[in-house]
Amino acid sequence: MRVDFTKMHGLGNDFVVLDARAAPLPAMDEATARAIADRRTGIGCDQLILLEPSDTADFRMRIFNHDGSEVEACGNASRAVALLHGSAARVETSGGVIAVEPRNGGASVDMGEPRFDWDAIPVAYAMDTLRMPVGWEGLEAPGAVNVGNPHVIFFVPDTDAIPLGEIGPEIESDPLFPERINVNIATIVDRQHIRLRVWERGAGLTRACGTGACATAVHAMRRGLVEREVTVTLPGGDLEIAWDEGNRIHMTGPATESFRGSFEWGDFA
Ligand SMILES: N[C@@H](CCC[C@H](N)C(=O)O)C(=O)O
Repeated sequence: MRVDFTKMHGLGNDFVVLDARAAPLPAMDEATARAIADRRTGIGCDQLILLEPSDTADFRMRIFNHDGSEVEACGNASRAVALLHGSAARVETSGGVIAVEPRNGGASVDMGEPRFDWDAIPVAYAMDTLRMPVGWEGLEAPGAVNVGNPHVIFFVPDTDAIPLGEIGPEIESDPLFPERINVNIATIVDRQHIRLRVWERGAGLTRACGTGACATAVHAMRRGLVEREVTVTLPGGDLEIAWDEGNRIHMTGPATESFRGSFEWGDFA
């Protein structure tokens, strides 16, 4: 079966988008997603995005990490999908329903409400997620936020000085995090500006992580370190994040279509 795809990215966090809204595709599984995402033998991407019909929203977005694991949320892909859809839409994800709206060549996304309870992150046992009594090789007292998917956040004086490629996989797979975790290393520049690098669960170092920017901004706001609207600078560029009085997180930033193509489904199965 010949299948069309769209290659897209948000600040260099790249996606293969398959659209099964009008006509169904063969069932997606972990091995097929991993094969499509492979950068040497597949098309190559950080996340595979599968659009399907939805009973509760305008359409459904399923998200598969580079390693094939299916996950709940992806901020940068939400903006890419808004661009592809071309108008405002409510999108069902397994992390909740989000609202997307194309804006200035990118999109604005209502990412929903953050969760802070230890069992909503989740972590393995009860603890305060604002200042967790844990540490890894000099990285101490992180916070944790679930913004549809799980994030742990460390504030450091210089995010570039942390060997995230080495410590990221160790923290991602620590037994403290039963569903693994996205690892955010952030520096507060001033009350309107955060610098951030992310080791993504199931994808490794990416140029940007939208949910990581949301989780880090909300955590910094909870700690009183920044205002309720901030710019988060990632290696791939800037995102604007706001946490409103109604407890909803808003993310605004660019999205880009790179190219379109097609492939034979069996080639990757
Ligand atoms: N790149 C994404 C996040 C993708 C999912 C994440 N790796 C997870 O496993 O939760 C973003 O822009 O948010």
